[in-house]
Amino acid sequence: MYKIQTLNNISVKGLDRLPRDRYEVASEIGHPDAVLVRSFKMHDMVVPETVVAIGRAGAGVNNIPVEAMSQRGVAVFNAPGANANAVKELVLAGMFLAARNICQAWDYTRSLEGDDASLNSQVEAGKKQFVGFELPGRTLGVIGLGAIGVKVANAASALGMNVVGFDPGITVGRAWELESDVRQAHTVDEVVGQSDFISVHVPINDHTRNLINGDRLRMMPAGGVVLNFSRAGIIDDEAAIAALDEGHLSAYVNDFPTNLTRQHPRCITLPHLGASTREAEENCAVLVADQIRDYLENGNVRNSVNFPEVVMPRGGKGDRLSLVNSNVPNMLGQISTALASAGLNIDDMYNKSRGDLAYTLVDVEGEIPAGVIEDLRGIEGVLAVRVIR
Ligand SMILES: NC(=O)c1ccc[n+]([C@@H]2O[C@H](COP(=O)([O-])OP(=O)(O)OC[C@H]3O[C@@H](n4cnc5c(N)ncnc54)[C@H](O)[C@@H]3O)[C@@H](O)[C@H]2O)c1
Ligand SMILES: O=C(O)[C@H](O)COP(=O)(O)O
Repeated sequence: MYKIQTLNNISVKGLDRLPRDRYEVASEIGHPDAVLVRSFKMHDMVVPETVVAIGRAGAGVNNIPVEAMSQRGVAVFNAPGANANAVKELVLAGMFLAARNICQAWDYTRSLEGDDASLNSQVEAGKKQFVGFELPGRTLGVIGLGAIGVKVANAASALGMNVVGFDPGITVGRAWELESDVRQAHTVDEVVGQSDFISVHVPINDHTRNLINGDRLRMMPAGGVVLNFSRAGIIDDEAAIAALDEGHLSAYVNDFPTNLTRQHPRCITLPHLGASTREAEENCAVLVADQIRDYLENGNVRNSVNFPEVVMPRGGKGDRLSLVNSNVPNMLGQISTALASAGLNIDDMYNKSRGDLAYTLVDVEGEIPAGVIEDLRGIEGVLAVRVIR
């Protein structure tokens, strides 16, 4: 029986991928083999020693101590692209809310008092405060052209906007998905200098913290709108509020409210709603549950953020060895020597590295004795060993 600990609510559709006769799933469970999580901050918890895999039912993994898990040989998976459409739709909604002053106008309507005739005259007198502008012909700058950024760029292009994108690490696949009229920028400054709207779609890390700061906000044309549906800290909140107060920015839309932003009249903050649709929650949970199951039952690695992609079909009738080690010379030699010393013949083998880590699957003829597993664990540089029967 595999044991799975859930640290957030995970869609039932995803949990249904883990058959009850082989998986026990609970928020509190002793000796879990794997963890399923959404935004729960795992940095503050002690991850049980029994955990071999963590599945993030979403995109961002900044709530997971990925580096520490790598050093323990724990695989971390996410669900790339599975919530991208949900975020794209909310970004589009944010652009419309800002361009048409919808939040302020709605507040105004709700504040009115009187009978319907009086309301009508207040509506007609008051609406001029909320005159907005239209999107065609305006320029959107998209920073980060991954699963979400590409969808946002293409949707804006379909609305008649000029779109300029920046992503020095764009993959060939994402570049193929982009509409041909999305222009490429070579620097962030080039994007902000020409964009009426800026939307960031990058992970939070040391390169992206305060990516949009006061200097860059000042480079934007006056009346600009900035949107942050990625992570708190990518846009400097204080600088954005200052730019709103100076009248240089017209709106700041973001998914990560703080006490500084949430009451500001030109700041539209939402409670981290980007991925909160039924569809996205199901897509993420299903994808990540399938990946965790394949890792536990077959050792296969798909969509990991710290392990190399390793998928080896199950053909052999004997044990499968799953081994995580530091990416240093002579590991494979030592692994095969340990197996050969027990007279085990290797049926199939797959070894791949990623950065400082390497991952190996070995199918052997017969059963791997407990002593050999201990020998393998004793090899310097071996981080984790599992036998899958
Ligand atoms: N608000 C929400 O609910 C919500 C939902 C999903 C994702 N997110 C956030 O959005 C982020 C992006 O998600 P995604 O699915 O598009 O991820 P992704 O990995 O598909 O795309 C990220 C892109 O950013 C690019 N990038 C990285 N650093 C960059 C930099 N300094 N400048 C320009 N580009 C850079 C990468 O090359 C990559 O193409 C996630 O990391 C997460 O933090 C938020
Ligand atoms: O990175 C993500 O996928 C989002 O921030 C979604 O977070 P959530 O799963 O807590 O909604």
